Amino acid sequence: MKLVEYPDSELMMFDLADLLASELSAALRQNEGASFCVAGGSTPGPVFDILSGVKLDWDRVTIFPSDERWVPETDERSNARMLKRRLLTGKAEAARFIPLYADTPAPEDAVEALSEAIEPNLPISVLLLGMGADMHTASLFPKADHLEQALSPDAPILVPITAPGAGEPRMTLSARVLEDAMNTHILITGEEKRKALMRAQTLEPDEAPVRAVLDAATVHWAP
Ligand SMILES: O=C(O)C(O)[C@@H](O)[C@H](O)[C@H](O)COP(=O)(O)O
Repeated sequence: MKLVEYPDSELMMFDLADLLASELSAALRQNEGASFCVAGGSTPGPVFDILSGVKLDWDRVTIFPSDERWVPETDERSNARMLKRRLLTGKAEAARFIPLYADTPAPEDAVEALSEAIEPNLPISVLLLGMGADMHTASLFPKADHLEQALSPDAPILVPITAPGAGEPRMTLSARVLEDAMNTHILITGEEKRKALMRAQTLEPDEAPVRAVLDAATVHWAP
């Protein structure tokens, strides 16, 4: 794991947006298209605001969330809603978006169709994850019902997740799909998450799921 500490959050958001844009550009120089997989939640919003104004061949970029809460896009907790408002706007409006949600009663009903849409876009070119103070990343939550399956080396692309602390049921990319990404970044702020990150390094993924992606990741932290 590489840890980059910034003196303040605003500087971090600008530097990280710049870095992600250059990694996407490099991926686009080498390939016809690039995939950009991004966390939901609240922390990365400012990075998305900056990135959406960056000049890039966005029409060759496919964006999808690392995980989704099982709510329609009209719901304020929908990651797709946030991403469409803050990332897929401005210059980045030209990017293609693949949802991890379908209008079915439960995530289990949509695994197959959603996985088919994601598969041609793997491995992920650039991955931006977040982390919770409980050491979850994407929707790989400690004590989740299908965590063992989601962490296994032969896991499917997507795994439905129900977990204490997760709110509604969710859909998450499995750990092996996240681990295979070509460039991995984790964005966190505040002392509580910094402590959780340090602790996660001493634990196994079943207790600290973020551990599954830490080795290959650059973690960006600001107070
Ligand atoms: O949809 C989600 O909830 C996520 O993708 C999740 O893994 C998130 O990145 C962390 O929970 C951190 O969330 P915050 O940035 O809101 O603290």
